Amino acid sequence: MEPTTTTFPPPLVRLPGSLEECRIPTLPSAAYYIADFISEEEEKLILEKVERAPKARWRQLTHRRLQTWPSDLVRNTLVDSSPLPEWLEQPVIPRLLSIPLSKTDADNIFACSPHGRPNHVLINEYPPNTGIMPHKDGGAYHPVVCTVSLGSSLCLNLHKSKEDGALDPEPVWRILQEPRSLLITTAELYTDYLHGIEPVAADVDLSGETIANWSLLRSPSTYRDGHHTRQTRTSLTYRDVLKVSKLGSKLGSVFKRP
Ligand SMILES: O=C(O)CCC(=O)C(=O)O
Ligand SMILES: [Fe+2]
Repeated sequence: MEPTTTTFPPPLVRLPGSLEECRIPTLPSAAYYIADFISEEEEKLILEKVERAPKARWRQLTHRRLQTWPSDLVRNTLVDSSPLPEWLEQPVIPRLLSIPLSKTDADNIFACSPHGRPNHVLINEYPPNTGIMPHKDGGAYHPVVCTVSLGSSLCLNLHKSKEDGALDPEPVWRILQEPRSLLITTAELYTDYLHGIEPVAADVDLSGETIANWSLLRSPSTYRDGHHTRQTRTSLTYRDVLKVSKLGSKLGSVFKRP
């Protein structure tokens, strides 16, 4: 008889039974990291949609460009209450809402947010050597931030404000976000800390001692030598905007991008 060889395909999507299983252990309350949140095929499809969006959808900043869906915020208000396009809805949102908080709490992470789900997506594109200054996301959103990373890994840095309110330039923690991963930050991490991305060509000094989510990475062996050269990384940031214009899609159409 022929010997049978069994080959296992790499896992496509691996969701935890609950968020507490993927809580980043050393961080204050609370951040969660899911390495295999979307598949390579889903990643490819989303990146194609991002790339093919009409030119007017892109806002070009000095080093980075971004898209907002369904629209920009005007005075902290979402001016267009149209639904998100299908490619931002599926598969991310149902998957996100399907994960219970813990073994004993069946609520999902948006159970207490005003709309019970994210209603806004910001897409940021970071070629190598680009980043985002340390900042807080402010009062426009419910304090739950869900970031899907596509295309390349990079480090998100968390900073404390000093006593006098000035930024401490040395990050207190670093989170490595692999492509296809989901990072959720909430609560104290949202309100009390700043987050930013250094504008560098490579992330260095990567190890179990320096990276808060090292134990949750898909492939820590990729970073064995402590060095990762960046390629373009695109992020999708899902949030619930607290205020939505009552005029909904009517006013929205004035501000709406194509
Ligand atoms: O791209 C990221 O991961 C962070 C983006 C961000 O912090 C923001 O747009 O407020
Ligand atoms: Fe931010």
